[in-house]
Amino acid sequence: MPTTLSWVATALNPETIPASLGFVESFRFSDSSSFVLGERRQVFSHRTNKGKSQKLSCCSMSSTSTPSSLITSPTAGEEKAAAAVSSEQRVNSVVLKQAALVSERLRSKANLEVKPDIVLPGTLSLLSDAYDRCGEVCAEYAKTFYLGTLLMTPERRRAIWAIYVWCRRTDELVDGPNASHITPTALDRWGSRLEELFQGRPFDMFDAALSDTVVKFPVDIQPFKDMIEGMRMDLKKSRYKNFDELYLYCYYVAGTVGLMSVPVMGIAPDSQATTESVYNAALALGIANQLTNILRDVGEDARRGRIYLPQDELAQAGLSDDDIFAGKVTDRWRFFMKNQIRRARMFFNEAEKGVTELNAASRWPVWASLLLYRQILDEIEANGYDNFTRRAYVSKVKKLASLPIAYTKSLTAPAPASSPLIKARPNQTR
Ligand SMILES: CC(C)=CCC/C(C)=C/CC/C(C)=C/CC/C(C)=C/[C@@H]1[C@@H](COP(=O)(O)OP(=O)(O)O)[C@]1(C)CC/C=C(\C)CC/C=C(\C)CCC=C(C)C
Repeated sequence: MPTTLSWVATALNPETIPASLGFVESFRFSDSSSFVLGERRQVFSHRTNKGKSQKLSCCSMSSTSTPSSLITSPTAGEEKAAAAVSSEQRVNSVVLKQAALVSERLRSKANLEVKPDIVLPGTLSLLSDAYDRCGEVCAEYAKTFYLGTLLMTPERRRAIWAIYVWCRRTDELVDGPNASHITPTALDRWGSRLEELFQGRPFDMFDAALSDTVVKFPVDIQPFKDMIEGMRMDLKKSRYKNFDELYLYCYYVAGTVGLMSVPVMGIAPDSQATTESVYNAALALGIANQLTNILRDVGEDARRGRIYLPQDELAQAGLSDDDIFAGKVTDRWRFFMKNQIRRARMFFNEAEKGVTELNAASRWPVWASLLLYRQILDEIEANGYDNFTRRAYVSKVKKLASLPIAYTKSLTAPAPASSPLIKARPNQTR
């Protein structure tokens, strides 16, 4: 086990966790079957002729889906209230909160430039060591991404590393070597530890780096809490009734990453897009990545008894859990997969619109990650939709070939004022 990995594993040992879319375009697939994905809604906030912001959102949700409460042990009253709210509406409230936090910081400070380190004897070097360790973990687990971060300013790069490490550790709780020992109580402790670090009381050096990051950048705690909620969901749920449920799960475990990262990566000063629309694009990239992950890992997940596919859509395609466990590529499966891939691509397309609005130095790694991840969908197709026995992967050659393409795309500056992403206050400083 690599050094950093064992460090993370030790830190994650349960014993050591301290008392551990408004156009709505309804569409039906042209196929004769009644496979209906439902509404297509787009993420971006457009200004109408009257200059009023109109919310367009993007997530295909089954028209037959019944939003349900996925909150831990809800009371009957909470359950009733939650049932009236779709996953997308819930997630949108987090986006609005994060965008409001950025605006609030803008009002209280002239801009979002990085605050100086608090100079206490020994603190700077400890902090610097803590960030370096985060960089090492990042370099070890996500080499290409790590290289991309090297293009960012040192402050932003360090902060992204700190967020990466926290996300990785959180994911390891349910996916790592100690996963079988992880209980909801351990997740509660991880959550308390998160609250502590947001209040300036980190538990270890990785937490210290994140604690410093959240002081320096307008990062809200909610996406972090929500990621823990996603892990909690993973512990107790192995089926998703419909896309609404799956969307919430994808938000929890991956959309949150987008919301955590944008305050650090920053929005280009000359961007005309609304803060909210950029956050929605970030959210879309996280959802797209996770949907892709799910489609790639169908066989692997089934072998663990897990099916992260909308049950109602499977049924509409004439498929059952048994078909997934049997792992046979049939016409029904190919049909089902084509539509799932189409939806994932819609989220990638929505995400694309926001990448250009990011700070110049942050665009390259984001374009790279978008292009690389999206190619997994192409590989699933190239494998004849056999994601039961074959793991779609992007070859090194294709990965390398994507980097200059990502770089060229990253040179495109934010769209001028005529863009559909016009922001409410064009002179806003970021
Ligand atoms: C620049 C950039 C890409 C920044 C993100 C950095 C960051 C903090 C990454 C954390 C990733 C992480 C460890 C998440 C934990 C949960 C998890 C495992 C999610 C899955 C990722 C893939 O992980 P994994 O390494 O297991 O994959 P492989 O199996 O090895 O293929 C996810 C599928 C989701 C990751 C989600 C993102 C990277 C969100 C990306 C969105 C942005 C960076 C916002 C971009 C902004 C705009 C405006 C589009």
